[in-house]
Amino acid sequence: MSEPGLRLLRDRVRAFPDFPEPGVLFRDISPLLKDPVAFRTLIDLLEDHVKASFPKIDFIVGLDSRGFLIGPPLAQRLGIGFVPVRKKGKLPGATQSISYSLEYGKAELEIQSDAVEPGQKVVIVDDLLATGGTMCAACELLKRLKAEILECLVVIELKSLKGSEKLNSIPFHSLLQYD
Ligand SMILES: O=P(O)(O)OC[C@H]1O[C@H](OP(=O)(O)OP(=O)(O)O)[C@H](O)[C@@H]1O
Ligand SMILES: Nc1ncnc2[nH]cnc12
Repeated sequence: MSEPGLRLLRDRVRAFPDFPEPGVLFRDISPLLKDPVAFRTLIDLLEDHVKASFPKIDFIVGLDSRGFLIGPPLAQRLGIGFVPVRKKGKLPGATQSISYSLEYGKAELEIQSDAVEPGQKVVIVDDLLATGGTMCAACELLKRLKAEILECLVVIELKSLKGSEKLNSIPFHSLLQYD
């Protein structure tokens, strides 16, 4: 993987102490999204990783809402579709839903029941893995639809929160790691 590319991405992530609540060091990707070279580099690196790892993927699944900034451009590069997993009450029709906890609160995620057919292969994408609560909940939704989860893929992993351990045997990959 391209070290200068990863360095550029790291340079474009800011840290804000005590946001959105005391004790949380918030990793903000806004400068990365604002810089077209860095944003393109991000999608290049994700594309390279996914193409090298998986010969066939049916869908990129993205998590509400920052996963929606990264998943669709990646899906377009790969020439495949994008499936949203949304916060509660946003998706019409039959849905599967699940409650979960994240680093700073609780929420509920939903997927449309017909979003993925049994056996279809998906990669789940988000900006960041902290406690892993959000990603774990998304995996549970995809498992209920009998999708094959090839990998959970994030830009940033907060290692000290050990979120990847929650994913058990599901493959996981992050581009940038922070303590
Ligand atoms: O690993 P966890 O502890 O579950 O935390 C990670 C999640 O937290 C953030 O989302 P948030 O719910 O803040 O929503 P947003 O993307 O709409 O800001 C982030 O984008 C991840 O989805
Ligand atoms: N520390 C953090 N920074 C940014 N997004 C997050 N989501 C959960 N924890 C986070």
